[in-house]
Amino acid sequence: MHVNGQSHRNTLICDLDGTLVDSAPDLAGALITLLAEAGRDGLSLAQVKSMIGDGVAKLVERGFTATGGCPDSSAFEALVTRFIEIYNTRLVVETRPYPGALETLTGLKEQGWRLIVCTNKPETPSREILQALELAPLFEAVAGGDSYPFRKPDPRHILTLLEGIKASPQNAVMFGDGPADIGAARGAGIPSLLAGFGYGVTAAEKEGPDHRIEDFSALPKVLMALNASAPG
Ligand SMILES: O=C(O)COP(=O)(O)O
Ligand SMILES: [Mg+2]
Repeated sequence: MHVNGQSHRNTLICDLDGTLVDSAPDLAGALITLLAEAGRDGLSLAQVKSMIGDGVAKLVERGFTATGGCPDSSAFEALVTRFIEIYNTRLVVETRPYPGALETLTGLKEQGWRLIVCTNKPETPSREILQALELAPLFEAVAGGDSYPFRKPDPRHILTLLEGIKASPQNAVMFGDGPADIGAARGAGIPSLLAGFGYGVTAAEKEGPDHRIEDFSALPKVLMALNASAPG
C-alpha cells in the first residue's frame, strides 16, 4: 500500500522486555535466586537490566560470567532449566506494563494498526505475561526467542513473524529497547523506533535507530510522522 509515494505503515512490531513491560525486577529476582543457589554473589537491578535482551540463556550466562565465571555445557544447560523453573513462579509478581502502554496501543489498534510481539524471551512465558497483564487481546501474533530457529538480531525473526500474519515489511515499524531490535529492523529493511525508557538503550543507540521516544504518549505522533508525506 502506498500513500503519497511512500509505503503506508500499519503494522507495529513490539519488543516485550523493556518495551511493553518493565520485567527487570522479576528477571532479576529469578537470576539472583539462581545465583544464590549456586553460592554466587547477587547483582543489582541495574546490572541485570544491562544483561536483558538476548534471551534467557544469555541472561544466565551473563549473570554467571559477572559473578565468577560461567560453567560450560551440561552444567550450564541445567542452570538455564532451573532459571526458567524459578522465573515461571514469578512472571508477573512485579512485572507491569509501562505507563500508558495499554491505553496507547488500544488507541493505535482502533486507528487500524496491526500489533504483534517479537521477543527473545521464550514464547510461553511471553504469552502468559501478556495474558496476565491484559495486553494479550491487543496482539495478532507473538513470536518468542524459541519460536523459530533464529532470533533477533537475525532479521528473519521479524520477517517470519510478518509472513505469518501476511503483512509486508514495507508496512511495518519495529519498536524496541535493545540493540537486537534495532539491528533486526535494519536487517529487515524496516524503520526502527527506540524505547528510550528500556534496558538496552545505550547499546541500541549505537545501532542507529530511526527514532526514539521517552514514553508511550509520544508513540502515536512518531508513527503519524512516519506516514506523513516526505517534504518536496
Ligand atoms: O528475554 C530477553 O532477554 C528479552 O527479550 P526482549 O527484550 O526481546 O523482549
Ligand atoms: Mg527488550
